[in-house]
Amino acid sequence: MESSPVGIRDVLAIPDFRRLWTALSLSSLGDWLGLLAQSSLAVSLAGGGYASRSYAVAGVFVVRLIPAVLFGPIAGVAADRLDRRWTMVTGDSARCLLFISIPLMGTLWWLFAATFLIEIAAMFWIPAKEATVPNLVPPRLLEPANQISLLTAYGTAPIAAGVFTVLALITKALAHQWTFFTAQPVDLALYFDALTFLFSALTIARLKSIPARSAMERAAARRHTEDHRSPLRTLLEGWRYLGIDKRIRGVIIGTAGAFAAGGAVVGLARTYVGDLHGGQAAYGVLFGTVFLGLAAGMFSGSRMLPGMARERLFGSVIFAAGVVLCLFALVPVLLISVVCALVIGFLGGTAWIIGQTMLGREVADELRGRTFAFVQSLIRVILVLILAVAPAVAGVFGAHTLPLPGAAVTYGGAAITLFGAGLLAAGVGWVAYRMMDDVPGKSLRNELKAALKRSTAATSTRAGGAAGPGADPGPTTGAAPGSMPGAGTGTGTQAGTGAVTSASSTGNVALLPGSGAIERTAHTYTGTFLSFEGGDGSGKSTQLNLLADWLRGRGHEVVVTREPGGTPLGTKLRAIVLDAHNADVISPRAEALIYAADRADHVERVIRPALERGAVVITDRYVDSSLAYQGAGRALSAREVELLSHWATQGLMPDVTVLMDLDPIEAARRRKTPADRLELESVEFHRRVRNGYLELAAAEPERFIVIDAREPVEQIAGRIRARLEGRIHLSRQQRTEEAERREEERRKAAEQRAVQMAELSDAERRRAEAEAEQRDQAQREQEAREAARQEHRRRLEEDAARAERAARERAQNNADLATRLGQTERPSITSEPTATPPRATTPTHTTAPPAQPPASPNAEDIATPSTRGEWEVPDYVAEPELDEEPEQDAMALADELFGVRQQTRHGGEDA
Ligand SMILES: Nc1ncnc2c1ncn2[C@@H]1O[C@H](COP(=O)(O)OP(=O)(O)OP(=O)(O)O)[C@@H](O)[C@H]1O
Ligand SMILES: Cc1cn([C@H]2C[C@H](O)[C@@H](COP(=O)(O)O)O2)c(=O)[nH]c1=O
Repeated sequence: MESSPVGIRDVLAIPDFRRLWTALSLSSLGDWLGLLAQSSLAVSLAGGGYASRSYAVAGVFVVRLIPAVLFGPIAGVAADRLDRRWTMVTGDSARCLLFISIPLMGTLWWLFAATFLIEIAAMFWIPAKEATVPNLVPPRLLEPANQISLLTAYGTAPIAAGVFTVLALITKALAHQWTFFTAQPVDLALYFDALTFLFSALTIARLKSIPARSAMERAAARRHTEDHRSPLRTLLEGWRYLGIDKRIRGVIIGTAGAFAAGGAVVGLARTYVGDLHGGQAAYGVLFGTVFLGLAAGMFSGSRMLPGMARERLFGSVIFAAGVVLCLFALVPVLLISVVCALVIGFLGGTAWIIGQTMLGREVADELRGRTFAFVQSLIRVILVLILAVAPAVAGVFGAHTLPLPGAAVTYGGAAITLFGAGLLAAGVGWVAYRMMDDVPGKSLRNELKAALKRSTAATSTRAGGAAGPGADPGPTTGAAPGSMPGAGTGTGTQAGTGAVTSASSTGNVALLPGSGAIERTAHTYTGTFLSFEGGDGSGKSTQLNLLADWLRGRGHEVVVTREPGGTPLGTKLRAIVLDAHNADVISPRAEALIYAADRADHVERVIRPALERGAVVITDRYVDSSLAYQGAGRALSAREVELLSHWATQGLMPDVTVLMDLDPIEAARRRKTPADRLELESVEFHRRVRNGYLELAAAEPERFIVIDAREPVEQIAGRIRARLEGRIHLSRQQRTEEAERREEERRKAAEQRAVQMAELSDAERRRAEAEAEQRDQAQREQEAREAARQEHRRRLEEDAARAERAARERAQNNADLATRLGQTERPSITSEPTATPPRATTPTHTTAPPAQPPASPNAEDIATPSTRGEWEVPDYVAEPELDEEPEQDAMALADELFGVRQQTRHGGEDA
């Protein structure tokens, strides 16, 4: 699929699509303009008191929504069986005539009746348009075609608001000359609206390439539309799926609340503007501003505060929108209302995108469609209810005057109801926040501060360009005990840092407190690396095994392993380190080294080979255990612990880490075996460990999936599966099965077609055969392209993995050779552990600068952080030489080492 700007340009280059798009733009513009004009006219026609005006506006909205709720499926069925071009032309023509009729009739009841009929016409028009797009564009351009359609459908709202405002101003100017315009303030807008539909109808009428529907298509459409359910039924069925997951409930409740508040704003905005003595133009501006904010929120809101957990951001954003809505209602100044409307729109758009993304990401494939359908139905029903109720509430409240010191402020019923809607949104935001809070132990304020700090730092890093010497974070004050690397919170662990960021799932660099970059190796393997983390007894092994079974069932080679104890050496080390009799025998630093030794062996013998084979490796504990237990628990320097692990693993980090979060007391209750040396530690120790984990997770939300481990086993398993969707590479077997499945589907479709063909006339059959052949051909081409892309990617990954293996061997040879040559120069083992390691020149490699020759690669040296950059990630990663044998380099290497010795001598540090 091409969804880039290039894709959009390509799709607009298709003349027929361009025409359809023009028609869509005009129709959408007419739709939005109609909404504004109808609601404004309702106020003028209602006359009378406050309540009747409010009701008139709400009536317009309810009448607009009712056709979709009641007759959606019927219209869908009918639209599917009719000729699409003429359906659209008729729909647009009908809307044109109906809009003209509204000012001509000039009564409220006809306004409602016409609005109702206009909506019914729209319900025929929309499915016909959607079904037409694939007839006009090739499959590869369908996605950009849909994108641009969506953009047009919503993007015309602010334009409509602008047009409405201009027309209102023109009407006002003309009213000085002609009394007609004084009496009919929105007639101009309604006539203009009618024109947009007329032009749309004429454009579509000329679109001869929209095919008339074949008998077979009509039969297929009949079958398809028989499956349609009414929104009400979908809504009732949806309740069953709500039990799935607390966080999904959080998203749905948040969305419902946000729409309820939004519905109140839409339903009362016209009355509210009137209360503030604003006219049509002010209403247009307010309406357009909300949509501008909405579009901005949808576009860029989700990129706000990148380090903050989306689950927390969702509820917080709705809460904030509620607070701003209260402000909107409380300050009766139009200018402030417009600013508030912009902010509310922005926050609403942000919440909408986060919620939709979470539903897409978290709900398992088999439930996703129903969940989305449920949300859509829920939104419609809520909007109808709120639009019906809000004006009544406003009417009941009526206007009240608040005696404030200095001046009395009068609030209309609309303002009071909007204030209530703000409170509702804030309350719902709070509930959603609580339901979705993955990291309950961590304060929101700290997370917000850290996220703000991170995004500011990221901005300043971007502004400063590539990190040069000037951008170096500078000397560190040292990490506070227990503070997590990169977590960015706590007691000033980042003092002096200018660029603190967390590693992203694709990025390879994690910046540590007050340090330079710790390099992570590039993904040079084809497998997927997952780790499970959490306190003792939090349910890691249970979940890890369930996940492994599920992945195996999907054709993956899965390697389940653990730390400590994933290798023969590890088993021995595990026995020592966990032996309860050794309680006072092992000092914290020795403990850290034992775990690091176990990890080095584990990575070398088990994890890397499996990843290079393409397996999914799931390890029960990894580096984060050391950071949480030895770093936060034992209060060793988090940075030193990370460097140690980094050295042991050569920077290999998991693609995804599942953190099972559970209160240590609850975890201890679950224990069925005698406590080991670590489990015997105090509750305070285990609390520090838990907080340490949560800090790590907050610092790297892309890598971590935090799970509330209090929930039932099966529920957790489902959630983990849903959240891992799309993050595990396809196995070779899966690729083959996928191809076989597609072939089988094609075969079945061909059989089905043959049966249907037998029922058709000769001419219809020929046409249907030609259409089917075209479709098959397009699909085959698409699949072949996709397969070629995947194969290409796989080869690249395999090449890179091979290059890394060869280079590692070469590095080993370097080390052996250096030892044989008697190179004895060593850096001091006691070098400052928090000194800034060399900064990576690219995320994937570190090249030793000539001015800093490699020190002797002796085991003890390598343990020294300051030499890490020179020896640990050799220059092979920079320029992989795929087929070169390590032996071929021996002579060159000897020269190089000799050269190195020369340089060292010149540097005055001869051995
Ligand atoms: N969601 C759950 N609800 C209740 N009990 C659970 C749940 N998950 C696991 N358990 C039980 O809790 C105990 C510990 O589970 P498990 O061994 O999976 O945890 P663990 O994190 O791997 O422990 P350890 O760190 O000690 O290896 C087991 O008895 C298991 O049956
Ligand atoms: C890898 C690792 C582990 N630990 C601790 C954490 C646990 O208390 C035990 C391992 O026991 P489990 O039953 O396998 O969970 O070791 C640690 O302190 N540091 C580490 O790096």
